[in-house]
Amino acid sequence: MEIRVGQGFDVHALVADRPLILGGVRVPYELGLAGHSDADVLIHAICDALLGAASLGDIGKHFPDTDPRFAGADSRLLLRHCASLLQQEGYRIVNVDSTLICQRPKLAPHIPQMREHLASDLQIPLPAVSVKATTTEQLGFAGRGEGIAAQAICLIRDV
Ligand SMILES: Nc1ccn([C@@H]2O[C@H](COP(=O)(O)O)[C@@H](O)[C@H]2O)c(=O)n1
Ligand SMILES: C[C@@]1(CO)OP(=O)(O)OP(=O)(O)OC[C@H]1O
Repeated sequence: MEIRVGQGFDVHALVADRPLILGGVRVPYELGLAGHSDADVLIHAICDALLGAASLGDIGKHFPDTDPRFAGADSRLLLRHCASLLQQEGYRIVNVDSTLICQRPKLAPHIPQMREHLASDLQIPLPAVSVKATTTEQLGFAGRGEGIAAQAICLIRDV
């Protein structure tokens, strides 16, 4: 049996007049994340972890931010595509763990729904998907509320 790990990291800036979408959940907040797609920083980090685990490159390779097809794209579609690429390569996803690095807003109430979305898109059981949140104690860009970062790690194995 072959098992492989992958890790992903992403950052998007918080700006006015954009929705805040994390893990496919629209989180009520006065600012949202800037990006070519819906800027779902959590899903982008998970996509990179999955692609990295299978040595398939990164999210920018598969979904270039110069491609108008991805303008405003629902990142859940990108995540499902990454999961299907791994399946085609003969891998199955064992588990995903992730952390949102975000000073505001409070994300804990929204994490159960994020996990539901991710488990559904990855077609893995809910207990195999973990989402956590942390502030940076007001330090750095995240602490100043200028942006949100996410990191993710996954384990995959051959079918
Ligand atoms: N945006 C956030 C950040 C954190 N949480 C939750 O609060 C707990 C404490 O965070 P610290 O950064 O002070 O360690 C953390 O464990 C999260 O459960 C949150 O909901 N939203
Ligand atoms: C998702 C893509 C594609 O629309 O755009 P963004 O939403 O800007 O996200 P990013 O994490 O900067 O990079 C991946 C991009 O190719």
